[in-house]
Amino acid sequence: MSARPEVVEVTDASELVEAAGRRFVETVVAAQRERGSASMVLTGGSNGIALLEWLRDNGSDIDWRSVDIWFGDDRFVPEADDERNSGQARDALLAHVDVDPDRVFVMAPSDGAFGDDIDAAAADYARLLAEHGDGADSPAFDVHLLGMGGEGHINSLFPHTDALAERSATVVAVEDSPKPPPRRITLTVPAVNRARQVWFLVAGAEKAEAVAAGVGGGDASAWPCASVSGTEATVWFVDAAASADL
Ligand SMILES: O=C1O[C@H](COP(=O)(O)O)[C@@H](O)[C@H](O)[C@H]1O
Repeated sequence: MSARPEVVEVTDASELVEAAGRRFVETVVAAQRERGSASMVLTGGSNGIALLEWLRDNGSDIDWRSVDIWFGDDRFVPEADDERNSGQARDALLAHVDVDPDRVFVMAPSDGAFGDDIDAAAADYARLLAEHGDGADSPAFDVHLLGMGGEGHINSLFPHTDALAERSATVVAVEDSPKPPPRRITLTVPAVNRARQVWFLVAGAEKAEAVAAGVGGGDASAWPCASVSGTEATVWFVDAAASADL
């Protein structure tokens, strides 16, 4: 676990996206220089997708062919549903840069290879993570991006749920997400905590209490954001409104 989280405080959501975007490019370029490739976990949500749009226009220093793209969670709905995080990521970035399709790891939709069997779809993503884990059950991602809800949820890990409490599986199915749509697949706390760096992208006054709990190490079963950290760094990109309680 990394020590104290770093807090990058900016004025508003657009500055937040730019600050995280610049750091994203630097981190991928450095990883590619050191290890030949980079491994990034994308997130959905307003800032997560805005960051991808920023990278579409400003990410030309990245060798996109040498990036593994993972997803922290996705909605178990049909492939064409607008709610899919992976579909939003494709439209915002992945369809516009030279990624290797074999290195983009998407969670199965409800009309995909496993049909409506959400447990089989979650198990398949766990298998993929383990295949790329270099002997561990998931990769040591360079960066795991996270959005966050006002109640502190990250990925599809909500307060006081079995998915949040999971400490063995790297991926689980969620059947009753309090935020719609109810059926989701998500990386768990141990999988997130394999990341070298965990970055939170959070804007808005309604998230200030959760930011304070996450940065200050609040009760992890009540505040999912407080249960994860990077092995090398944990970075909170927050706007002025979200950081008001720090
Ligand atoms: O449900 C989800 O929400 C979070 C945060 O979304 P935001 O729009 O409030 O930033 C997101 O990070 C997560 O991936 C998603 O499935």
